[in-house]
Amino acid sequence: MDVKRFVTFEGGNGVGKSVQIQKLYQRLKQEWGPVCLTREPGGTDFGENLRTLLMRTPDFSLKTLCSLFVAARQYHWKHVIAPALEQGFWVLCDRFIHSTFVYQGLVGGLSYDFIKLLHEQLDAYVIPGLTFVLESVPTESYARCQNREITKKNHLDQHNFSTHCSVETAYKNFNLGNIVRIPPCSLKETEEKIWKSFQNYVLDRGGV
Ligand SMILES: Nc1ncnc2c1ncn2[C@@H]1O[C@H](COP(=O)(O)OP(=O)(O)OP(=O)(O)O)[C@@H](O)[C@H]1O
Ligand SMILES: Cc1cn([C@H]2C[C@H](O)[C@@H](COP(=O)(O)O)O2)c(=O)[nH]c1=O
Repeated sequence: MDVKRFVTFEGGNGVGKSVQIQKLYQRLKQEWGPVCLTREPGGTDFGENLRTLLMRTPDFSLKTLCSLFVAARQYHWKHVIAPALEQGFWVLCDRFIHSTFVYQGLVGGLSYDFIKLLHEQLDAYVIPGLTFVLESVPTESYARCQNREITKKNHLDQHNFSTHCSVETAYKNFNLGNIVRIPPCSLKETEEKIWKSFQNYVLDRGGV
């Protein structure tokens, strides 16, 4: 499967992924044709139900949690992402495989090999064509998470500041696939940097 049109957004909590993926979605739709916007956990009934479940159930073991994310990813890939790519859509996904390596791996403590093997065994080892990693000033992104409406908070997002910083550091150090790192800046500057990098990516690949 050709993953050149598969683009993911990654980064810690409150760094601006959801805002920026929407911006790219709008521009892409206008200038580059059909786009599918999706997210993890989510993107399918299974994934959205998993998100709801995770909001309520804090006591899964780390390996169970990891397995749930990977199982939902396989389903998401098979039923949403791969079919969309086959039909020539661009697919923009808010979080994907990097999130598992960072949250359950580098921060949670599961090994790289365990997570990779689990993905391989469940037919979910897919590396996107392009991954934007949004970086942040941790005090600022943490404050944004704290200020969120309670209804938008989930159990997984209830990190203390130290864990929030560990996620940020893990994203800085983790390399997998074709990553473009976006340093902390204003919402508008971030949007422009992403758009420029995206256009370069397309040009470098002959229009994709
Ligand atoms: N660079 C920025 N400067 C100022 N405000 C920002 C910036 N990035 C994001 N925000 C604001 O922070 C809030 C959180 O952004 P957003 O929901 O996009 O983050 P996220 O990375 O998707 O978070 P999460 O992964 O926790 O859902 C939004 O209100 C957004 O407008
Ligand atoms: C896919 C995935 C997600 N997570 C965590 C990361 C976040 O804390 C939540 C998702 O919330 P968001 O508001 O959509 O950012 O889930 C994870 O730990 N592992 C994963 O694979």
